[in-house]
Amino acid sequence: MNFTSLLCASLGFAVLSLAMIFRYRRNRSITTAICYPPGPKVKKMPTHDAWAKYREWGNEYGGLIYVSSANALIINKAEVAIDLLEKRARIYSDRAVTPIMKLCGADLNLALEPYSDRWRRGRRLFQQVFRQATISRFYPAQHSKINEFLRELLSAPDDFMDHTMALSQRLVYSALYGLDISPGDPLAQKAQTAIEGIGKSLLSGSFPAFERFSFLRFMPSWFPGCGFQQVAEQCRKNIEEIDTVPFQLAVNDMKNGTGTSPLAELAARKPTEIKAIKAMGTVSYLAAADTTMSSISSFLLAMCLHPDVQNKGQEEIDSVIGTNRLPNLEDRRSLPYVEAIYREVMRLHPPLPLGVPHSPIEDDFYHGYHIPKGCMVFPNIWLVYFLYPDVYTDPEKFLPERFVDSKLGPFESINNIYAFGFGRRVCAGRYMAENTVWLTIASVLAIFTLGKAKNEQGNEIDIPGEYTHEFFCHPKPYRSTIVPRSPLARDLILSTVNDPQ
Ligand code: HEM
Repeated sequence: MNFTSLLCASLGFAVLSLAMIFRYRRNRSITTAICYPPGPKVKKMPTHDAWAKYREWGNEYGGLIYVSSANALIINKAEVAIDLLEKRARIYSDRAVTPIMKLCGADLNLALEPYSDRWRRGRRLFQQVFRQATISRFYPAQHSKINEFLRELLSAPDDFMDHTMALSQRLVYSALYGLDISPGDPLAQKAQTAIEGIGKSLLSGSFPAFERFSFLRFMPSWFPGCGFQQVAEQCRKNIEEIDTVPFQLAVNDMKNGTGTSPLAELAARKPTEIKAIKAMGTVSYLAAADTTMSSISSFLLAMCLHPDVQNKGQEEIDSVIGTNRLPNLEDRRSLPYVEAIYREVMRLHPPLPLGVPHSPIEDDFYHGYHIPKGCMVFPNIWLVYFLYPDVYTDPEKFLPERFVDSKLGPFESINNIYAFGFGRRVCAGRYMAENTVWLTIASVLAIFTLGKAKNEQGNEIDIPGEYTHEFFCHPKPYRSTIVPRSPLARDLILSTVNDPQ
């Protein structure tokens, strides 16, 4: 090798080495530049009042928190939720279905199904029944079941919590399947156990042993830490049963000419979609019963605690529609204060304070933070309103006036009700849900006065106003009085007994 070739080879080697060093450094700087949003180092995620704990974390770490041990991203700010879950919906519309959710049968459910063609087909089918333009079909069932609820409050006011649950359950069966199923029915009870199991499976930290060691599913259920297996098996069996039994009853009713219903009619029109139609009925029940019950219960509690709000709502109803008839859904736009009460209930007491977790289908970057593909994204729905001090002064107080006085007024878009979630996975039954909750609020205000119960000495018994702490959140039992506002109000509700459905 002559001198020139040696020089060229040395130069070539030097350039190559420099290029490799440069590349290595660049890669290293990219790797070190990847940083996750800040967050606490915890072994187990909180399962009780998790949203309040996330608020504490928020004080330390801000609006976006990442908990690496649980691969969980917590969103504490509405604008971040909108940026990620709505503006980047293409990425953030998946669900992270965990092994425990699968064991519980939650993956059979549209609400938890991965973002896929199957989900799109299911959601389209859902829209056919639940979109805004078609939900007037549910009005008769809503009026009838809410009137039944009012009659029950009249005859057994102390059992108001049972009546509230019964209303939410009966309404789904009646509106979708045309069936009259009471909460005592084994079917309703199975559905309830399924809801509880799914709720647990969704809350990170409910089954800590299994969440860390998924091989435990191969161990017998008596093995320490394996109690989840029985819960999961029962849950799955119940889901399979509630999928089939009411659907078959509805189809038989239609065949025999004894009744008709949206699901039976859809099944007759789309015989190839029977599986998806059955699943739609099941998910409607699972998604509607506890959430609707929770919102109505929060309203009842708020009226006991805030008699001034109750008076104002009643005065508005009396002056706008009088005392000779019950409110109906066409009255909604003429009752702004009642609307504001509804909005305040949904703001302060979202039934699912952490929504249903979304999940990104790919790695993403937000304000310089790396968000890993597949993590669980929890929008802290309960907290997001608290961080707008200009719009929501005294956010922890129940103040419907905030909506009456706000720039947009009480009838602002349903999209601003974050209790229904975000983006492409936003609640698919929200138009029906809000009609039910609104009409119940207006009807109760028209007929009853709610207040604190009294003890033997005639003193008011305090209501602590406590809520349950899990995935579904609703008021804990308390004592109250519920009395008709006048003999006329009483007659009005009794006169509904023979109303056609
Ligand atoms: C007050 C009552 C209700 C509340 C507060 C509520 C709230 C929610 C929330 C927070 C989600 C998750 C949204 C997200 O992932 O961002 C959801 C999903 C869903 N809800 Fe509701 N819901 C209510 C009533 C209903 C009713 C009555 C139905 C049907 C009859 C229903 C059907 C669904 C379905 C199917 C989904 C899953 C959507 C999807 O993943 O594509 N919900 N709901």
